[in-house]
Amino acid sequence: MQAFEKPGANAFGHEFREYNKESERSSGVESFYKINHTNQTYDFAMEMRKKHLVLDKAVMGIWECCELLNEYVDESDPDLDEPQIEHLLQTAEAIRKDHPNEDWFHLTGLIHDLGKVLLHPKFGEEPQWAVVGDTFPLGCPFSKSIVHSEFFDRNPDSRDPRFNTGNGVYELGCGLDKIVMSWGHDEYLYQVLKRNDCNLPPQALFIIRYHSFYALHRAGDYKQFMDDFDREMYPWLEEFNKYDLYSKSKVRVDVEAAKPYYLSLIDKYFPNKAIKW
Ligand SMILES: O[C@H]1[C@H](O)[C@@H](O)[C@H](O)[C@@H](O)[C@H]1O
Ligand SMILES: [Fe+2]
Ligand SMILES: [Fe+2]
Repeated sequence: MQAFEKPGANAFGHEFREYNKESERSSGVESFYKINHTNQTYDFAMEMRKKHLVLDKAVMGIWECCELLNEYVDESDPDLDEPQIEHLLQTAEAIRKDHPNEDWFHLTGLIHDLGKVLLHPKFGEEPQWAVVGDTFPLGCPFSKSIVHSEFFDRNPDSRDPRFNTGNGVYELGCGLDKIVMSWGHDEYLYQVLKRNDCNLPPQALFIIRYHSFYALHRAGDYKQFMDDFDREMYPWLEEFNKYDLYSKSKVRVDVEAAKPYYLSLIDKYFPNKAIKW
């Protein structure tokens, strides 16, 4: 297989992640972040943890869950309007080209966005603003590097003295694990994997948990909260982002052709097929 090549432009002929330029998707994406930034508060994220981490919504295998994502297009994404199963396979296949021997990394690509099943009626039918989009820490000041940070004026936490100065409710170097992130598909899937039998290495879980945290892995903000474990894991997050972002394309993956390989990885890393969601 040849190496993965980062395309010169996204599928719409624009730069990737151009949030402030007019395009066919920009107004939808902007409305998405307006409502996301207004409603993602510390208390909201705590409520959602309570609601979803009981894992009483379904018992289902990994591939079944990939197939459920066939129905959904991510409204927060300026670079892709294909069903999410395409994005999962595009990411996994891109990783496979550059890291042929790291099969855990291929599987991480395949599953990283499975938390988006929260959109499905069986999983609570959460609105897009509570499932997709970039994530950011709550309980401390919002960084300017978060996309569409102008909308945080509407978020009550930005006027809450517990949260809006210094390090908020956190200690320096406390570790990202202590940080309450905005609620969405990343934290949900991370917690699902932690609470079920799964043999994926710690770097896979770290990638899944923080892959939408662009203010960290793109802008370098919030690093003051990292601890030694986070620093050890961090290079994998940057490596992963290359494939997650730049594999987005209109070229469809042949799902049926790819399926047997990924089923074999699921078998290897998920000894127990009945996963609680
Ligand atoms: O719009 C996208 C999408 O929702 C991704 O799944 C998420 O990981 C990204 O951070 C976000 O920019
Ligand atoms: Fe994602
Ligand atoms: Fe993704």
